[in-house]
Amino acid sequence: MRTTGSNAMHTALYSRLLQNSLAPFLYPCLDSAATSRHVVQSFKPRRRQILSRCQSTAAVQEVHSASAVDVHQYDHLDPAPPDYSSAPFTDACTLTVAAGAGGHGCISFLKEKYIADGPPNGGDGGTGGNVYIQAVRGETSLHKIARRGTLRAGRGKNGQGSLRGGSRGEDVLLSVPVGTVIREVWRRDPLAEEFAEGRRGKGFGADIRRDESSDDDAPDQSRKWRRDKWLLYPGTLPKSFTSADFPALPRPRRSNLVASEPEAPLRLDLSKPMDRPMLLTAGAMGGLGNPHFVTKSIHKPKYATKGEDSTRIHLQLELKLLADVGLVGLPNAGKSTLLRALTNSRTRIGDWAFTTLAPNVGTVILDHNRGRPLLETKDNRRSFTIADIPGLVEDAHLDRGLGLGFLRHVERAAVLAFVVDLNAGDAAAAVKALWKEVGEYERMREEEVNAETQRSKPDEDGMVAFAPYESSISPGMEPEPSEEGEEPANYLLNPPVGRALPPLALPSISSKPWFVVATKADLEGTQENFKELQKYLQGVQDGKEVHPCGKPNAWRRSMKAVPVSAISKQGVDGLPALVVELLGE
Ligand SMILES: Nc1nc2c(ncn2[C@@H]2O[C@H](COP(=O)(O)OP(=O)(O)OP(=O)(O)O)[C@@H](O)[C@H]2O)c(=O)[nH]1
Ligand SMILES: [Mg+2]
Repeated sequence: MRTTGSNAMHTALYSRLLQNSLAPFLYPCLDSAATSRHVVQSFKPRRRQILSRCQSTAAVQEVHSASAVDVHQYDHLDPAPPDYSSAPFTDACTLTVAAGAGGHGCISFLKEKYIADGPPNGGDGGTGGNVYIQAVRGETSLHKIARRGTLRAGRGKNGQGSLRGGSRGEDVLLSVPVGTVIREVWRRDPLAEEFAEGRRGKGFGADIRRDESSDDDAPDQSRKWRRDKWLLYPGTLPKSFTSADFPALPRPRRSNLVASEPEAPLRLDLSKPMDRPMLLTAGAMGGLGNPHFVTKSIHKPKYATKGEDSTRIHLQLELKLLADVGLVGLPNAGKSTLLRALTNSRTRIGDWAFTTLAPNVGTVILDHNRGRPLLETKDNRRSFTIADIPGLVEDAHLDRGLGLGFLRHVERAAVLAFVVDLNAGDAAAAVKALWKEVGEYERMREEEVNAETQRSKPDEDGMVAFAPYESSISPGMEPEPSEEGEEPANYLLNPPVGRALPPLALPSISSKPWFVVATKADLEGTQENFKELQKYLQGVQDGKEVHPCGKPNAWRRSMKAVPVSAISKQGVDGLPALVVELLGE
């Protein structure tokens, strides 16, 4: 009798221990409830799994029945602080790209056994490296570029003796996220500047300014050659050169690749991933070695030319497309939890407003390249991105609660998902309030763009008329004319002042496809709220209700509301299919 009682007690203790420990997790066969769950999951046919993922929304009742799910089972959705990670995010920055300068030519003479004083054999300098650009999927922010300041390609190596040319400078590749718009602020092209100034001509002395040569009675020999262009044999004094043995400066040369450079001023809208890099600016040509200057009278020229200076372009980069889907919602609506439920993002979640202060972008993978893709898409898309945008508050369009900064990101998503909390009062009213802010912001932006367009005279491209040298400097900001003989302006310390670029014209927000994600559907008493929301959206679609943004031609083709319980990952499986459908609009 006693033994049976202690046995029963042991069994009860053991089962409690099992429940409280990790054992059922590690050994599902020990836990009857877990056993049935795991067995059902593992024997579910793959086709059914796929179907269930792609099914459209689960009904609210289904979500309710699932509210008994142990939310702590999904650690990813109820994370502890060590699980948080915040990726730095930048959506606009400036960058200077500099092609590689050319290497110098070489001054060298053949010297061998029995040939003590041979002919010139200096090689030419190598061409500088090129700067390429490529838009790639997988990058979501410009923060890495924003830190760089200047992106410089390698300089060509100098020429060497025995007619060995210098090797090419190293190319650099600028990888930007898909959806980046690149605009030129200013450009410094030393060769074009020289042509513009007419500094080079034919004949000796033409490589100094014409006005100087005309009124110079006793020309100083040392001023007739440009130090920045010529390289002299070591130990030779400029004085030892007479006008007779100094040739004209050769015409500046450009690399053949310049022909495939995009036209200046640069304006690139990289809205698609590029399968190969595109040339942004080509490296400068190297200098000429001394054999180039052999003439009938000068057999052993003791000079070579230096490499050309490279082009430098100051660019403004802006993300036109932040993500395919933007989660727009009031603070604490559950946007970050939804992002975690759909992706592997590790964004922070908290039961208070403004947990998220910068956009977090997550990626939903549709095709792991293992068998058939989960979803067939028109453009063979393998993934899409979702941006968790910080919460909007009332009067955000008046910049309340960091409003304008956050609304800026809404403008940069292709599809908008309005996230409303079913447990926080009227969901339809929440959608209207969110659209009011977004609509007001859109109106403000339109006015801003119109005002800018009226102020500046646009060219055919819709861009401000731009000439790289003179007009890139704002009126009244011209640098002081430099003293004669002074070194050219140091562009690193005193960069040219570019004209402020007009705001980027983005597609209107009200024309974007949108849908509503009703979260926290696991909580009691949210069913009625959801039904009201559905009724309201149906009214908007049928035209019985005014579009919440107030614009008559706003997008209202198919209004969908999806009830989800992000925290228990219920009802979210249908979202990728819906998003892919709207992205194809
Ligand atoms: N019951 C329930 N709670 C949820 C659900 N989704 C989110 N929550 C909780 O709601 C709170 C806020 O979630 P967040 O994801 O941080 O909300 P948010 O919209 O990102 O908030 P901000 O970043 O401040 O704008 C957290 O305590 C979540 O655990 C859900 O589906 N059901
Ligand atoms: Mg958040």
